Amino acid sequence: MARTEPVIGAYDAPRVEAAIRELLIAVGEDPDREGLKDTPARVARSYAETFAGLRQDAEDVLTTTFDLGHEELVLVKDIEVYSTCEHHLVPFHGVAHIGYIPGPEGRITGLSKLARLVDVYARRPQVQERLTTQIADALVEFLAPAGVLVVIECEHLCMSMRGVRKPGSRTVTSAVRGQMREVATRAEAMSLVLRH
Ligand SMILES: Nc1nc2c(ncn2[C@@H]2O[C@H](COP(=O)(O)OP(=O)(O)OP(=O)(O)O)[C@@H](O)[C@H]2O)c(=O)[nH]1
Ligand SMILES: [Zn+2]
Repeated sequence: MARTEPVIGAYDAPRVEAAIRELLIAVGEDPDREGLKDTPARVARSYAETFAGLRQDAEDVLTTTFDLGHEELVLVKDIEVYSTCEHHLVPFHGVAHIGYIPGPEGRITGLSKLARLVDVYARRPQVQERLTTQIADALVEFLAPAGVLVVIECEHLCMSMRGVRKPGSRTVTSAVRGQMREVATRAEAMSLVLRH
């Protein structure tokens, strides 16, 4: 396979396909057997979606914002998260809870846009901590809110199916900005997040 400098952000499907074929050979498989012959092309199509966030940013989804004069907590719970652990390239999945308090000069966004924002950052090679802070920082930048709380709870398949093999353990990360740092506000938001 020809080696060239990486082009950050570009998606090179033929190169993914060639790399997957090579990977199959490297793990001891026959990439030409019936069940695998279409796999490199299939994985190339699949990775285009799995890593689509590399070619998107918050600006692409936080387009619809309104000025409603609402200055109380807005909390969207249990937004499904599917991401890929950047250490092992296996999935981690779970839920995100996103809360924000619109600021006096701030804007609110369509609720679906919060879920779209999660995907922008989840569809990349990631670690859960960075996913959490990127979502919080994007909301601060685009909505100028008084406060933001992002809590993510995920199971990492790199800890379940291999390695330490502890299925069922969940990792919880949070990022807190602005007024949401105040102890009472944060405690109230957390109690709403954790109530099932
Ligand atoms: N902080 C953090 N760690 C992660 C995340 N995803 C995976 N990891 C950890 O990344 C670490 C990588 O450790 P290494 O020792 O380099 O890799 P390894 O030998 O495969 O480690 P084991 O998973 O323990 O077998 C592991 O402890 C993983 O559990 C994440 O989102 N955040
Ligand atoms: Zn991992």
